[in-house]
Amino acid sequence: MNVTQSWQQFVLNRETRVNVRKEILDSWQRCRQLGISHELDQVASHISSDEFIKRREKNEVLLAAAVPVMEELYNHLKGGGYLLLLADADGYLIEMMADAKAQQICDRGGISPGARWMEDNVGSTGLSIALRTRTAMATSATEHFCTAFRIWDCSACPIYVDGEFMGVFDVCRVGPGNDIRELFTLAVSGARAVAERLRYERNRIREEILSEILLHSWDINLQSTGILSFDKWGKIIHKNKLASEFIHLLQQENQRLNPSSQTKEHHVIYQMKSHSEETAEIFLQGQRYLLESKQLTKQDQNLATVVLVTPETQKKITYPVAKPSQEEQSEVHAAFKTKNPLFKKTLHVAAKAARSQACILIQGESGTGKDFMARAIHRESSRRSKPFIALNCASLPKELIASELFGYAPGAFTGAKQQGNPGKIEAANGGTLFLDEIADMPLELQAVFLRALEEKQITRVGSTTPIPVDVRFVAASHKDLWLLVEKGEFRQDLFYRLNVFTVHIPPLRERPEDLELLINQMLSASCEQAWRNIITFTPEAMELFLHYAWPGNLRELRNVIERITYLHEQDQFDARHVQEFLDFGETAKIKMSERERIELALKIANGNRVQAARQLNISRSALYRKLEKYSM
Ligand SMILES: Nc1ncnc2c1ncn2[C@@H]1O[C@H](COP(=O)(O)OP(=O)(O)OP(=O)(O)O)[C@@H](O)[C@H]1O
Repeated sequence: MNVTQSWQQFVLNRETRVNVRKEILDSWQRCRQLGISHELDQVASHISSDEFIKRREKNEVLLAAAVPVMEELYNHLKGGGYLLLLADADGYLIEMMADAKAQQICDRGGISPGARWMEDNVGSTGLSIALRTRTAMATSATEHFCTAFRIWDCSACPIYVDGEFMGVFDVCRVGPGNDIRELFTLAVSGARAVAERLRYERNRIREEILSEILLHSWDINLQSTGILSFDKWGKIIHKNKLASEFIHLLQQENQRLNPSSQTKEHHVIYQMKSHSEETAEIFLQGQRYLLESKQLTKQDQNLATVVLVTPETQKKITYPVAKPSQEEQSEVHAAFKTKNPLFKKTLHVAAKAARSQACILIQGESGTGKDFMARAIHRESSRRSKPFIALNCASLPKELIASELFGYAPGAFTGAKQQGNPGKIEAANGGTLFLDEIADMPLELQAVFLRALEEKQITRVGSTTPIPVDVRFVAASHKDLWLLVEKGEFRQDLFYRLNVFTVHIPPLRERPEDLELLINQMLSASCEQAWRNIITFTPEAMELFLHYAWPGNLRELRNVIERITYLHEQDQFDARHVQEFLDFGETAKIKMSERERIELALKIANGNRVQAARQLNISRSALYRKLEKYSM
């Protein structure tokens, strides 16, 4: 007896024991108990458009993850009579894609977004069974209970993220004659891709919240405060260990007070997450806890409601945020002295970020001090006593980066050491790995590196044994990574992962107020090292240095100062000496008007117009004309 005959016996003759697989028979029996008519030829359970909009808003993260996956699949399949469906965790269709052929049939059967797709609305289908049993389910058209769906073969797979059921991804095709295994593979791989994207997004949001918490001037001690974050729908998006312990205590309390209650959430949590800027106290197992809820916003967008939980005794310990001494003690502030307000802010973020465990991306032109900053960040972090390892991705042939980074197993390739070799990540264990010129990491390797970042483990080249690692990554690039992402030359997911904090170091020309101090500091350090009297600049010489554009940034400044230290014999350095060390040719034009360049040339030539004209590469008469023009 085939499935169609079994179905006829079941629905027409009302037999109970028919020859179909157990999952289908169970579902048919539930349909019978629910009084579903097998003659149903139209889906009749749509929510209103207002409700539909609300439901999509509620599932915006799921949709953002699923729609690109559906679109990609749809582009591959269109024209073949395929229908792709996405149901949320409550069984409502929140997205659907169908080609013209499939759409016609959908229209006849009332299959459209907003339909509720549970067994009590649509009978047995792959999707409704998957929604009920929360396992993947493939069904052929003849296994479907209601007439409306007995044309579709259907395959559905639940989407789970960290154990949480998010919805179901479904692939259908007009039957008969489909290869059900193919539909099944499509549904499972689609659901997996959506889950992967959701997991990634969740981690990103989690890290964003953490970094925002760090940046907000909240008076909290991260070590002893429970932190619970909720999205705008009241769903927990992040909790630290202390918060998990606190919730567990609350659940125990709930059970004790009201053993028959099904509600797991304690009313105090409900109250805190629903109202920002609220405070509460609760006494649990001999300890009083103070709760505060805060609204976390970023660029005027609500990011999360954060509930801070502090055991009372610890609340008394306060940590003033902007302790002046903290700045003085900060390695980052000590390494980069600045009067530039914007750069000051950057340093403040860098110092705070340094004390977190998050990845940091340092951006800045060549020679601005990215390596210097990475080292300061390491010294500022709790990892300061552990190794700081640097790897410059641009300095290695592309084929070698993987083995440098991950190490290799014995005999992994010709020329490999017999006993294998640990890579830089392993060498940095417990400490910091600085990846300079990250933009030069080959695309294929970026995916492997991202996985290592997420899973906190690496596998040496040529080995299959994963090795757990605990490393803080700081990456740097002089290229605009976002531009590379847009051009498809750098992975977007890796960019987001590295970019939890971005520290942008401005070029010297954008922080002119710092130049004098830097010059004096470098001069005295360099002279001290060379065992000579400290050289002093005359105001004119200093002015010329301040006018220079410094295209090579701090590196160039350091080199010039060192050359002066070793080559300039007098203790005073005046304007006449400047031209020996600085090239005011092309580079200086960036910063100077014509008048300023003439002034400069005259200063360098100590007022000698013939020399000044030579310096400017113009004739003497041309110089005279210009002097007249500028009334000089
Ligand atoms: N804050 C600073 N104070 C003094 N010297 C500095 C500072 N930052 C960097 N330098 C000096 O400037 C030079 C260049 O610094 P660094 O190598 O960190 O720059 P970078 O941005 O990493 O350069 P690249 O992009 O070329 O790798 C080094 O000699 C360093 O000692």
